[in-house]
Amino acid sequence: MSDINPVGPDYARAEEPVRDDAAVLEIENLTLKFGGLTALDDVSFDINEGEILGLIGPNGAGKTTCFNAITGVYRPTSGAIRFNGRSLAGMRKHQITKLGIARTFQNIRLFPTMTALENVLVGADAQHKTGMLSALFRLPRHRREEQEGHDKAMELLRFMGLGKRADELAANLSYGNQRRLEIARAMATGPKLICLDEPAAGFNPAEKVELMNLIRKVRDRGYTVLLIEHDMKLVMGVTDRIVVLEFGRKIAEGTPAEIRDNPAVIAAYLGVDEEDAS
Ligand SMILES: Nc1ncnc2c1ncn2[C@@H]1O[C@H](COP(=O)(O)OP(=O)(O)OP(=O)(O)O)[C@@H](O)[C@H]1O
Repeated sequence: MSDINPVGPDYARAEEPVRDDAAVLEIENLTLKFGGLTALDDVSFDINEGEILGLIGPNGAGKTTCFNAITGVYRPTSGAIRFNGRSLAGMRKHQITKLGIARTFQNIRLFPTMTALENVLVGADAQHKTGMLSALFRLPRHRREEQEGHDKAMELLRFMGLGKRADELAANLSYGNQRRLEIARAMATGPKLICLDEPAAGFNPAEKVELMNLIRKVRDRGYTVLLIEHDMKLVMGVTDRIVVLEFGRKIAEGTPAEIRDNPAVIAAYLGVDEEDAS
């Protein structure tokens, strides 16, 4: 993807000094172009530690592109993204995962022929410290790490209500359980920030309520959460703050109550002029 979006000259440099007074994630004047199409246009917002921040907007507003920029799939055309005060410029996906940002996808991306447990262990692998030789000779340190990884993966599966499904193939899990497994796998990478891309897609109302409680539990475990979600009831019910995008631009930011009454947001969703919506 880097050839589509080469790092622009004004994109902040990775060697920029690390600041310690920063929000968990800072998005600053982020612009991302696909050829002639500006998918993100000068977008800025912060995510604070322990916060559940909702990123909403009509179809094509740029939400997933924003996730892709944060997680190193796309390189911004200009602007900066900082995680714990450190610029992510030029970093690859796995480096960003290792730094502490995990994500789930709009379309479930599990390994279908692996068990639920194995899927979570793949996530945990991102954290392993022992090298290839240690793994090859099964040195004690490696074995210990393997056992710890297994215990942690089981604990995460239980946390997500999947403890009894550990040995089932991912492909055989119900749709709802596959979505939960995706979150467990993301958590296994040991992130500080977890980005959920439409985790409630395809859920019925009861499952959505359950998911809302689960997202709160995830936050209560110490994770910061960035959530893309179309279901307004869920977004309004679970987030602390919301950022609204439309045609790649940030049109509003505030608490759920502020966003609910914001004329620009109402207009964006109803497809009417702002004046008519107010
Ligand atoms: N790889 C790509 N190449 C070209 N255009 C792209 C690419 N990815 C996204 N876009 C375009 O960028 C714009 C923003 O898309 P994006 O998927 O980020 O929106 P979204 O807010 O996540 O939408 P949705 O709610 O439908 O998922 C759209 O016009 C989309 O067609």
